[in-house]
Amino acid sequence: MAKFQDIARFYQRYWRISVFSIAMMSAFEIIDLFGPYAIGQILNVLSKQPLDQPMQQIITGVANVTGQPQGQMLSLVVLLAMVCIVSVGRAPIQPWLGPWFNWDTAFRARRDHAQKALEKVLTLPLEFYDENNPGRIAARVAKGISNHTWTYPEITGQLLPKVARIVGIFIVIWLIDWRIAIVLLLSFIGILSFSLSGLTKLTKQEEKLDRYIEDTESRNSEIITNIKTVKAFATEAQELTRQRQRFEREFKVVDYRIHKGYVMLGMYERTIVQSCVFLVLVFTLMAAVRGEISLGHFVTTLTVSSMAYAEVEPISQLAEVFARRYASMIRFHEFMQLPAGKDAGSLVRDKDAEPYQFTGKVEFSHLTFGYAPDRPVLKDINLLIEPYQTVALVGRSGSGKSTLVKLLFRYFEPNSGSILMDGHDLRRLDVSSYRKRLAIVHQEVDIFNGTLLDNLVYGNPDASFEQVREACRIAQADEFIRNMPLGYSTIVGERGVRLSGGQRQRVGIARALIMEPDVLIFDEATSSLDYESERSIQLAMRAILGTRTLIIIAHRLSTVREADKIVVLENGHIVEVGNHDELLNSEGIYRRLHSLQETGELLA
Ligand SMILES: Nc1ncnc2c1ncn2[C@@H]1O[C@H](COP(=O)(O)OP(=O)(O)OP(=O)(O)O)[C@@H](O)[C@H]1O
Repeated sequence: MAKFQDIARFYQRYWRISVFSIAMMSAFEIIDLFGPYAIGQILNVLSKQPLDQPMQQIITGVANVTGQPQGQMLSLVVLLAMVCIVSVGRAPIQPWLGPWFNWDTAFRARRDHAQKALEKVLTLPLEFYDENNPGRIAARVAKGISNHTWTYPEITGQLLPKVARIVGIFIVIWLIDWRIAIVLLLSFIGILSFSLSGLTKLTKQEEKLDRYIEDTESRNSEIITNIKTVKAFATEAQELTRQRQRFEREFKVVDYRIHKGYVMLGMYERTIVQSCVFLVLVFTLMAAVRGEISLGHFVTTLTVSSMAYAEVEPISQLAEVFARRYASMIRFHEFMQLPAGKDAGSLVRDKDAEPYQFTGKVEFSHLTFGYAPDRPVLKDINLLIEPYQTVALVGRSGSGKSTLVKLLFRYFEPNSGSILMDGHDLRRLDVSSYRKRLAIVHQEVDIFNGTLLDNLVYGNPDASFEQVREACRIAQADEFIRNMPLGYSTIVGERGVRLSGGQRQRVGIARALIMEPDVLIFDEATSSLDYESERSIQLAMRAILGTRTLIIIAHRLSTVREADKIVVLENGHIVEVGNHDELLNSEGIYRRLHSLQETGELLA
């Protein structure tokens, strides 16, 4: 559970510079008070009342040094000179000691935490991405980081220095008349505790609003991602109605609860502040009438106390903005505190580490696994895959074929049993170096925005162009790539040429081959392709047979005839193992599936 301290820790690395800039800004806020003080003293000079002792001593010192006679003129000149130094003199320095450091720190913290957030994204377990959609995650990270960035300069450059100014004012008034200072102190304690309790209640509403907004934005992002389905099913009106209800729900919370709450809070604050200003006027006037304070002190007290009360509104506005952002900042920290997945790869490339090299012998030994421990998806799997063998995994949808491959990639850990690569338990291998020896061609091949070449060498940037060409030739991709407008330099993906399903698949195969993996896995998806593309991909696969260990998740049995071993999964169990001919002769599930596909009937 994230806490307020986590927000402060966001800037921890820069605490020295923070303390320095806060101290400087606070000092400038306090120095500002010299203005009204000097005006009070000037009034005393003009009305021939005595000056405060320290002021008088300074003027006497100046008179002694310059040899000028002490009098009204010299006093006024000294006071004006002091006002000039603290107002004009500090003007060119202040922006460099305050605003520069405030924003510089905010930007540095933003850079650091954007990197940390990406590290988190890269190391969270795969389950997290099954449960949370990209829009929700991206919105949470972006909003959290930007709110931290805007908040820092407001707190260090405005809120804290303003509080320091109020403390300074309190001391000045205390020196003039302690009773008026007590009135000021009590009124401030009252106003601040009232505001704080109001803001705490509103923060709860802000949290609720933040959750609502996350839900809405997450659905918006789903609509954008799945826009083809939305249009095809003609559900635009339905989506709009659903989102409209959410917008209405957000509006009710933000307008009737939050906004109204802030306005009410502001109303009470303003009324209390004005009553206090009036009270201080009455007290100060009474003290002046009774002759307890000079005319100059009367003016100084009134001016600085008004300055103090004038800070209440900006301070509460800053607190309000902070409260509005608080929920999203806390949610960002909750995200950052999620535990990294056990499957997380290394984020630093160890150039000196000896890369792994396997023969490609894979052994599943008494492997049991379930996404929920009490519902096993794979049960007591025992399977030996020899180096360079081609093994096809077949079985009904949901029988556990993809799960077996996910375990081979170590995205999940087995509940019991183990997976051995060349006799090494996967759990004892470095996950990143191990995965570099595997490659997979998914049903949906992801294409990144960039050139075809960038996409092809994604897993092995050191590959030579000749290697790339060779892989593309095997994957039947070289020809269509060379026919593209700029060949291998054609931009594809988000802002480039779109690839057809078959072309993507072939790029995916070439990309996997360029990795020179010891084990290559096809999550075969030729069923969605036209005959010609399917044929090219089958040719590509045939060219790879026997060059390395090959595991094919087969949806169409026509592609697995040539496999050395066909493994039939049913409800998480291995029910048959053999080659095509053996399994056809054995009256089992494979034979049934095969004859259903041969006759074109649907699977039961
Ligand atoms: N991330 C997940 N969380 C929970 N259950 C899951 C998850 N992924 C898959 N399952 C469940 O595990 C079982 C096996 O799924 P798996 O994807 O391995 O089957 P499959 O044989 O590859 O199916 P298909 O041929 O349709 O791709 C299914 O019952 C599925 O609902």
